[in-house]
Amino acid sequence: MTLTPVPRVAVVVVAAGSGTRLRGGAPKAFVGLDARSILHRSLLGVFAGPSAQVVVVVPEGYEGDALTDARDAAGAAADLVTVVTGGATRQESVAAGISALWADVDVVLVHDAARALTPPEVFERVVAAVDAGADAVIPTLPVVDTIKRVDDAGRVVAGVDRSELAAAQTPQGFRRAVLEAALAEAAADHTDDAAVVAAAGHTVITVAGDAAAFKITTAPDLERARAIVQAAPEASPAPAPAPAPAHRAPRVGIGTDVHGFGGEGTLWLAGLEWPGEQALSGHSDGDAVAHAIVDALLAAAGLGDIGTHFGTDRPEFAGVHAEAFLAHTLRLLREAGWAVGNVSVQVQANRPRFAARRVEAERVLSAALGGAAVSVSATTTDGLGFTGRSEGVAAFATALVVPA
Ligand SMILES: Nc1ccn([C@@H]2O[C@H](COP(=O)(O)OP(=O)(O)OP(=O)(O)O)[C@@H](O)[C@H]2O)c(=O)n1
Ligand SMILES: C[C@](O)(CO)[C@H](O)COP(=O)(O)O
Repeated sequence: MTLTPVPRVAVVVVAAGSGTRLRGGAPKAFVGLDARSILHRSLLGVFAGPSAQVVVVVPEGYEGDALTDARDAAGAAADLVTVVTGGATRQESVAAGISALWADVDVVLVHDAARALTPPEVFERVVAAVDAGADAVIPTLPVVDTIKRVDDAGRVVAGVDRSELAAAQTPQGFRRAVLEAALAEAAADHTDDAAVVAAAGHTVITVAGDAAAFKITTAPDLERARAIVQAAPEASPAPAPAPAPAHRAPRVGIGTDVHGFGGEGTLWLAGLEWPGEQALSGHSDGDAVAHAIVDALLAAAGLGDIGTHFGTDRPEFAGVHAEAFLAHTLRLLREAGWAVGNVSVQVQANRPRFAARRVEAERVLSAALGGAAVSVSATTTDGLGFTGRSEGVAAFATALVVPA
């Protein structure tokens, strides 16, 4: 079996904006462009570029739609897609996307879904410039209009020398460590990522942008994009070829885990922190729900169990939370040619009470598994057994994996 090499480039596609200037009746990325959404079209361009992990950042409630679009656009590369929920500002959405990067990624491109017609060559130019040693690279176009500085009353105050100006586009590319550190220390909200790293003291260089990479911001922009797509559908980037027919059947797996109360700090369970609740003890954070899921997935894929890959002899997993466990498990599955179908997990515990946070837990666990469906249920045991005596928590998971 030929395995897709693990990419060292990631593209974070920010698509969580509301599109107030477009007024398209839906968040901008989910407005129709041709038969599909603006996001779908953007992702066709992304997948036609260099091989990369693709993290799609979307508004809360649109994760499922985004996953459908992304899987369709990705074709055979569907296992490279992760969908996460964005934030109130573009910068927060970028930070949410960065938090989902795989460990091997060292070059990060941040791309606006709204720049739906960006040619793959722009992605290639940006990656090449980062590979050549730049900390930060942005595509730009020269400013063609005469530019004036005006006051609040609309009076011209001064002319501006346009030869000093450039219009910034996306994808903007960075060494991962540079962008992560700059976002972590950012004191202000910026409209692009280059400004975030420049504020942290880094040099940003430019490569040639492309007129086709214009941002769909207003209704006339959308009309222009629709006209371009309609006039030249054959110019559409081709999606990756469909995967070869699978010769392996889907497989199910089962996993259980138990942790006793008595750990230090706050409780972590099902990928969530539970302030005020007693912590579970364990080598990591004692998250029995996440560990049961890991066991179920590894069993389904025939890859052993949690002890095979996350034993107590692995110091890097001491104290880490569900996302790290699940992301690493996803990698192991992917490298073995499997994708996650779905996961169902039941937690048995008197506390914490899951009802109010069940959906939140499902969302966090699903995001950590690249958007795969995760169902969480919770029950008590009528006072029987160790969970009934509130001595600890048990979790039982089943998982379906399918050939990637
Ligand atoms: N909280 C936000 C805001 C913006 N974006 C993304 O950032 C890109 C550029 O932003 P912009 O064009 O300003 O999009 P919107 O914020 O959606 O538009 P508007 O400012 O008109 O509301 C878009 O792809 C948008 O989806 C995002 O992911 N999260
Ligand atoms: C990132 C960007 O697309 C670069 O031109 C831009 O800054 C997005 O934000 P804006 O507020 O729509 O300019």
